[in-house]
Amino acid sequence: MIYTVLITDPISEDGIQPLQLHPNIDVVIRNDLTEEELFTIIPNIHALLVRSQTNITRQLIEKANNLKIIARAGVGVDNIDLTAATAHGILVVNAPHANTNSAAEHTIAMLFSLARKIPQASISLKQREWNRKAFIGVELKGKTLGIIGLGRIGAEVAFRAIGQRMRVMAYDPFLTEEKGEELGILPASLDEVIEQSDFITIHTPLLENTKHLLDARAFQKMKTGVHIINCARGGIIDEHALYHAIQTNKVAGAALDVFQVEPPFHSNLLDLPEVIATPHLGASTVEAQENVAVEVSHDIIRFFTGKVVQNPVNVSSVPKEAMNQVAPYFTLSERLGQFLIHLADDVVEEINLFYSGPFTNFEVGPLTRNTIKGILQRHLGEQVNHVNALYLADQRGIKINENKTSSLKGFTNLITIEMITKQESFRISGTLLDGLGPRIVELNDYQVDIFPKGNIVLIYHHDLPGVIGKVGNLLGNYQINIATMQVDRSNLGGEAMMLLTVDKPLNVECLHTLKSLTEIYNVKTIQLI
Ligand SMILES: NC(=O)c1ccc[n+]([C@@H]2O[C@H](COP(=O)([O-])OP(=O)(O)OC[C@H]3O[C@@H](n4cnc5c(N)ncnc54)[C@H](O)[C@@H]3O)[C@@H](O)[C@H]2O)c1
Ligand SMILES: O=C(O)CC[C@@H](O)C(=O)O
Repeated sequence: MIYTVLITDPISEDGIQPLQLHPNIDVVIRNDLTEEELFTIIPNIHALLVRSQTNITRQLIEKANNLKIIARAGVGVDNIDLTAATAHGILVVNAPHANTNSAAEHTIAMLFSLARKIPQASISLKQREWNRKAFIGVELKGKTLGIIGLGRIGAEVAFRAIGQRMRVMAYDPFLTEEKGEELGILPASLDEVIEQSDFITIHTPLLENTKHLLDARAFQKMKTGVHIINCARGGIIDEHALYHAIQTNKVAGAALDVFQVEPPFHSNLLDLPEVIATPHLGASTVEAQENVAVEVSHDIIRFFTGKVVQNPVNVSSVPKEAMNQVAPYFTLSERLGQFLIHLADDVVEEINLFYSGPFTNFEVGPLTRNTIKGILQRHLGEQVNHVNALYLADQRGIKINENKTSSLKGFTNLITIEMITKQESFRISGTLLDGLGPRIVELNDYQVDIFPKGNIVLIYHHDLPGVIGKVGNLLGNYQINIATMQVDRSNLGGEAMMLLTVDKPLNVECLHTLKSLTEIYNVKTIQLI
């Protein structure tokens, strides 16, 4: 059989040599395809190799009758509809490490360019101006660099900035004191990074919870004269808010490699002299392009020759014999993890999993991986899957202990997960109820019965008359319908917990008002998809 691999974005020719030399692979390079042409030829394609320009939508995937694998020559898979790919049984692979160095170097280039206004000075001189006063810069030495997202690229940037004798602080939900110490940086909260930095650089993925992470409110809190760098993803910064912050001299300069819409030809940020910009060049080096192309080419070959791929993004691997017994608990275990991570306000250090019931006669590892995936995905996004979840947790210093116990509490099978953070610990139990599906049955020693899906509001309050009515009225005022409500208390008049499922998420104002009620001392909102 000959497999056709279609390449739709500019890619290193040297990097795809392994594909071109393979006897069973036919490589078609078409960087010039219109969307219509791509839709016409996609039914005959077995593998698609892309960078970030090609949008692989659900509609395209639905037409791709023979497509078996999508390879992303780079890190971010946000141009690929992963859910649609998974639903159609199409494997997605990427090259998560191959362009780290180049992206970090580009960030450092941006840092220097901002500090010394090199692009602006260069443009001015080429216009035959000799204007030395206009381009007085600042030194990096002694300044604070705030890194938001200390993953692969963030850590490399930190390492280089320390070399420039900068003080480096970072916020990452998985950054421990020990890791900070090892890297020679200061772990901090998001607010501390925002408030104390002279330069702020972003290195998170674009996710639900990182969208507009730097918004008007964040800019307001920053030091006047701060510099901003984004070589991660457009959309993490609210571009309107950034424009305003530059216009009002809050932000002295911004270096942008990525934009909410690319190319950003309509963005007014490009009109500002304080903004320096590159057209998504973070990974555009000979080395990175060759590395990413080689890495994904080998994974395509591995896939078509029946070998295990190295960088899967959306696959799961479950031993056959465990499938029948444990597979029904997959969704439950992932949702328990998703639920728990919404409760954490600080760094997760340890996760203990307790399994009881007949399913413990089988391998429960797939359930553990699913739970960890649920926990990590909130901050790491779609890169986390069953295959790499434990590895990614281990990389972040999170200890994981799997236990089989006999504490069934009347259920057929029971999963209990304990998540320990630096300051607190949380515990959740879930089971499958005959005919009713997954249920959360215990939360931090409170007995509950909740279907783990949709919008959930967890309210910690004092056990006083009238609280339930106040909450109901308040949500009603915001047109939020309560689908279910459960209340439990530690003792009469003591601490109590209210768990609501609601038909739509609470907006910021509603949440704020809820938190300000005197009887309430904490509120968490949880969205389970
Ligand atoms: N400009 C380019 O050409 C280019 C090249 C490579 C990668 N990238 C992008 O750079 C980004 C980082 O890539 P990476 O390989 O370092 O990824 P990574 O997964 O190794 O690191 C991302 C880090 O962000 C952290 N994070 C998630 N949510 C956060 C939040 N709300 N606040 C703070 N930290 C949070 C995660 O815990 C993780 O440690 C990605 O968006 C990637 O797509 C851009
Ligand atoms: O393909 C590119 O050049 C972009 C790569 C980069 O954004 C990534 O996420 O790896």
